[in-house]
Amino acid sequence: MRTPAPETRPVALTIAGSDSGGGAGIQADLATMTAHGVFGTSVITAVTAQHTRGVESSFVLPREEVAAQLDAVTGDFAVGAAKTGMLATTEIVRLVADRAPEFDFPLVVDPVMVATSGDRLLEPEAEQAYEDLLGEATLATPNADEAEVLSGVEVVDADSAREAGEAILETGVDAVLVKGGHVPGETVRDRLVTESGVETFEHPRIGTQATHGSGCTLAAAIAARLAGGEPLESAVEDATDVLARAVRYYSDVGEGHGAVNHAVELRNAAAREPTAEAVRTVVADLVDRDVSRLVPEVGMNVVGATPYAESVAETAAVEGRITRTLDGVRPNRGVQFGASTHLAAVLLAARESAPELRFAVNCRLDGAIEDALAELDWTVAENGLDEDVFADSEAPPVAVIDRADVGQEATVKLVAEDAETLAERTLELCDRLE
Ligand SMILES: Cc1ncc(COP(=O)(O)O)c(N)n1
Repeated sequence: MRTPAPETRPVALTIAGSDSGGGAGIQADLATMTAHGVFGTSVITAVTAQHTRGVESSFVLPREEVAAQLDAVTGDFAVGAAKTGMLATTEIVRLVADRAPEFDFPLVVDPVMVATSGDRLLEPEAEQAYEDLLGEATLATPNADEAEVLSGVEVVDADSAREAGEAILETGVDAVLVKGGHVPGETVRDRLVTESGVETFEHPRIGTQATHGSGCTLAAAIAARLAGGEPLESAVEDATDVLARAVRYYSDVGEGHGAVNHAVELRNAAAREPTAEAVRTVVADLVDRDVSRLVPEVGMNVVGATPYAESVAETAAVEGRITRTLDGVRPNRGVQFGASTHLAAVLLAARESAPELRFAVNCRLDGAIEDALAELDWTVAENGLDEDVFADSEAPPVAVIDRADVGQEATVKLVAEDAETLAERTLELCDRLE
């Protein structure tokens, strides 16, 4: 017999409805908890027949069955934090409110009332019952509409969000995160209101309607982080960052708008090593072929972004760049994340409009190279001439010329969706020069 090697992880609990479509509810919560490295447990309040287009029907479980699940979980597991989602009825809101004083762990209340699709998930009478539950909670996470129902303050901007948050604090909840997703504007501002003040977390709005499951995922991410021992403010801030990425790289499933990507951080972490390895392969190809002719005075680099990269720290490149030697070219050190700043910034900027681009290399620019570029059947753009050369993401350019300022070296950057294509194109350009 082999010796088992068990691991102990923090335990989180979700008290919510089942979404057969997998984007929201219990399914979103458990996926998010798993992606955060915590063990997820659940108390199901209602079973919805749901997909990416809306809710077909909903069956609320008997109060006793909800209570039995709650007893089963809290009576056995060392729950580190819990969150509530769809509570469906006054009866269930009251049940959780009655049990909450016994909870020796933080409780996040997402006061789910209406789904993104417009379908009601809470009987209207139950809105009042939320007051008692909030009084027992650590954090409430209402969107603008829910904050208005709970506070009577219409949330239309950052000031009214703070006002609504302050009014909700009067229920006795420790903190209120008034979410900004439903407030129009290019920047989404989530405001965390506590007795000691207001903190604002900002993210650029993403041009998608695939936000199904966003509220569930955010509250579950906060609960998972609290279960892991993270303090409230940083748990909230980090969870809003996770959600921004989960929305940008949403799961394109179903015939509706899709759902948020619950596992995006996990996938991003898993993509790091293959990305670094792909950069190493390109570098090896460039060394084998001896691309000296293409190496700029400042040195050459090859950069690879994970499919979800948003920062330089999520791009891999050669530390110390690739430089010419007497008999060829050589990478100065190994491939590391965060090793490129300039080329990584160019790639990240391109990814704003063309997120499918993942690899780039910078090459020398001189007359012969420009002639070779013209001979190749590539779309070549010039930085500084067009507004955003990547804005037409139907056909993003293959090469971008940077004429550079006085005292700086002009270069051409090649970009590609995958490492093989980048290597092929770089070698093709090199071949043309002979
Ligand atoms: C079971 C269940 N719980 C919560 C939501 C809200 O999620 P969303 O507003 O993103 O549709 C939902 N649609 N279904």
